[in-house]
Amino acid sequence: MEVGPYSLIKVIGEGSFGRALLVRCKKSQEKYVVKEIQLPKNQSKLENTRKEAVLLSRMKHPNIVTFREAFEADDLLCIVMEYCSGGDLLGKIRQQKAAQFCLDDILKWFAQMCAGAKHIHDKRILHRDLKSKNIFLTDNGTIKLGDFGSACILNSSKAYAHTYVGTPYYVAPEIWDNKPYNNKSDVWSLGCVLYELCTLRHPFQASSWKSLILKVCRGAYPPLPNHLPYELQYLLKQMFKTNPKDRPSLHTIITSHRVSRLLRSHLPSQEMETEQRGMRTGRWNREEGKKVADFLAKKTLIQTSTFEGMEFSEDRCEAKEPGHRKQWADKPSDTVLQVLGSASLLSSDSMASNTQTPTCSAPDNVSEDSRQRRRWQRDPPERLLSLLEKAPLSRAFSTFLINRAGDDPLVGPLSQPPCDEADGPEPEVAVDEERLQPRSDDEDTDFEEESPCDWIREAEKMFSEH
Ligand SMILES: Nc1ncnc2c1ncn2[C@@H]1O[C@H](COP(=O)(O)OP(=O)(O)OP(=O)(O)O)[C@@H](O)[C@H]1O
Repeated sequence: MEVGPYSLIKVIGEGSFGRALLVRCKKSQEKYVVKEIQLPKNQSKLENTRKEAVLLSRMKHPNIVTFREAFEADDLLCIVMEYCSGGDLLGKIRQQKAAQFCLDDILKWFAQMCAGAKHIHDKRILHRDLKSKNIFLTDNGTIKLGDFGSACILNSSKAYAHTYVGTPYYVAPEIWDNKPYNNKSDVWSLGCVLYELCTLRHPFQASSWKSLILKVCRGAYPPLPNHLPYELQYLLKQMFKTNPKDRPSLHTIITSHRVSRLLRSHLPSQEMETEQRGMRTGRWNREEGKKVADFLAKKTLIQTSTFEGMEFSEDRCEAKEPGHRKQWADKPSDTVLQVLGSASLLSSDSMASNTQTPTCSAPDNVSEDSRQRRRWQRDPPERLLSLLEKAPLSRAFSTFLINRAGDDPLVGPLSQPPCDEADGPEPEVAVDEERLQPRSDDEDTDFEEESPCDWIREAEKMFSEH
């Protein structure tokens, strides 16, 4: 069978977004993977989807699956990408049976996945489905992140009858809390993968939805075995902080975290340069500390809206208050001065050594947010549980979509029957190149998805319609 200028070798899988095909280029005889994504029927939304797909596909990094080309065949967008013959990390973990990975492999793989994910975050793009099944190995053992952007493509057009949720075993507590996805939610998911590499088990094992959600929302996981370095144990504790703001960013993990020292030799060269800059400030002497304090004294935190405008006018996606991104402005900050005044200037990651336990022990003046989470220590909301009861727990390792059309509202493959004729001109798409420009290294801020959807409300609506 022909797939554009490729011949089909086999269908290698069917994920939530469509089929993945292993193909061979007729000209070069090289193997590639083609991902089929259903295009929206609504013409006016088509352009958005193409734009988003091409934009996302153009990202280049040694630890991201390389994009080759995209073409359309009937109502399918076919994205042709590098074939990672080493398979995915989940397969690798399963092959191990009981034999643990050596520390060097764990650090090497983890460093590379952080580098790939940091590259995406630097461009203000969220992966939203990081899991060992979406992380691949090449034949020379290099890590490649795959499947990023599917969520953006899906959400880029309201013409799709789906709302994206994520893979339950890997989603961060804020997603269960129906809060917007943010860069630290990706950090949580990478924490799950790191834990899997260290123990060959998932950190949040459960026999019911309730137990899974409770464990995730408490950040309660069995400790790593003692033979692993303290830095990994410490890192995981931070990656599994229930409040996303307390989790380190990927930039911090790579440049100035206690674990950075262990990751250093495994990073691709471009990350090494950044990391070395970070390491130079890793241990401040008094003089450097004073310089930083003087610099920070001239700045203060202001909040700016990340929203340029809400695209979703239908009530299926509720417009929320604009997300906020923190930026430094030119005014003295009392908070910063106070923090610096009482901080030891020995280590730049001393701020991160928050020793709060993951279970909630909030003081009396806690915010509405954390009180909400405290209630979750006892029970996840009935509303959420009754929703999930309709899906078997065994599916919690798959990507969840809320599917408007199908009988099963929680998962629904988007794929269509195969199509033999796969020609057609390459779509001409104007790409917003500016969006791909990386931000500066020192802009280590949090950011959220731009059009958050109330997925719980969505699913409820669909159940009530069925
Ligand atoms: N670039 C690639 N190189 C090698 N194998 C790949 C590549 N991309 C995907 N695969 C494999 O193809 C199969 C299907 O992948 P796909 O991403 O479509 O869905 P999935 O990961 O199985 O499910 P989900 O939608 O829940 O993430 C998986 O076994 C995956 O390992």
